[in-house]
Amino acid sequence: MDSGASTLSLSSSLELQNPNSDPYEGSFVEPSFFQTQTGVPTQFICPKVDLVNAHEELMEPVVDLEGFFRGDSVATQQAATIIRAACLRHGFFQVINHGVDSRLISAAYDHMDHFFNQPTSHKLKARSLPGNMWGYSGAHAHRFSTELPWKETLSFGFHDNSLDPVVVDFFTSTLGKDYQQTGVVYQKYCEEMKRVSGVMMELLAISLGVDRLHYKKYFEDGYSIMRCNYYPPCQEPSLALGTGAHCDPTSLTILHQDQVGGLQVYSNNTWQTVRPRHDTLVINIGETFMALSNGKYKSCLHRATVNSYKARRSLAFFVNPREDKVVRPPSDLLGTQSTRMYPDFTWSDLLQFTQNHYRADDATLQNFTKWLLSSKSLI
Ligand SMILES: C=C1C[C@]23C[C@H]1CC[C@H]2[C@]1(C)CCC[C@@](C)(C(=O)O)[C@H]1[C@@H]3C(=O)O
Ligand SMILES: O=C(O)CCC(=O)C(=O)O
Ligand SMILES: [Fe+2]
Repeated sequence: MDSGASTLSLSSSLELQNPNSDPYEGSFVEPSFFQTQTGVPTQFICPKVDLVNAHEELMEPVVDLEGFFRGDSVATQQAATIIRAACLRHGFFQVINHGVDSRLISAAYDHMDHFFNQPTSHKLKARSLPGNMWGYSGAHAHRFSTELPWKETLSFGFHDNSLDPVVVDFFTSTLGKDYQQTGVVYQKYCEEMKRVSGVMMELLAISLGVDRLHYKKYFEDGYSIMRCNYYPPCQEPSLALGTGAHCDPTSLTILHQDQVGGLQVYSNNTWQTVRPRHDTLVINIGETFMALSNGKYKSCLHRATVNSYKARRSLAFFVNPREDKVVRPPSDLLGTQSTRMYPDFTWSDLLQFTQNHYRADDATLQNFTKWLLSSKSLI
């Protein structure tokens, strides 16, 4: 942790292990722990969690993309109108008829099951090393020491370049040639997510009344993050969370959840559950897009609960701009009203903040901008 830069007292500061040591050496949670435990160890307990009042189901129209793909301008405008209302309210909506082959989604889950059901020693071949977000993590125990998430994750990067199959390379280089097919499946899955993200960027631009291609072009050369989330059953699900309450620091998240259920969105001052639908992609606004919309669109506060009977899986694709691009709202959005809600920053700055100084929560952007301004004033 760069202590020189973290002069602020942050509400949710990172409790990092020594970044120079083996991330799993001496860490109190062995990833195999999920399969053997009968209770919830204190490191996982979320004391302030209110899981009781979260039975309400989020009711909202689902956005049908069929008309957009047909080039129907009325249907496209209707989709943009629904998206605008949802993003102003809570930064969350769902889409159907997105064109992603259901067999590809099933294959992504099958390969995920295969990996997470391997012995710990095998999964650790792909373990996430300090300062690097790619790889396998068991409860993020190598990074944090309290309110650990009841999950295992596998994360890797993606950029659009057919000459450079980064995802296939990630799998074969960390886990060996046996993972070639897994790499091919996830390479294709990420390409599809990138395609859907382009559609979303067009619809978001229309909904904000800016140049239709502005955001699509802005994100074209970005480096996205793909994460497979695996939530093992938990004997006391009221004590722990799969993923704690947070807003994604990234720009836009495209998530597919399996049929088990557990995703909740904070809306109308209450936690509301998002009923799983296998043909639906869940889209949420992240902190970086909130800044790109000059604070108009809300970044979505959400979390994932766990249950005692069945493992849950989700596939999250986080869209980002190229790391060095300046995050600034388009001029046609600012118009004559030039009051900026956030200072200029780069995705690289915000990513570094969440990886080295601050555990992403519901106030990441707010604390990041304070940190940015105070570190600039030190120069
Ligand atoms: C840039 C990122 C940080 C996190 C992974 C990506 C996008 C979402 C962030 C995260 C999921 C928000 C909740 C906390 C977190 C630690 C997690 O539970 O996984 C976050 C990710 C992270 O820092 O690894
Ligand atoms: O698993 C889910 O449904 C949500 C996961 C999530 O919020 C995340 O990975 O950022
Ligand atoms: Fe999230």
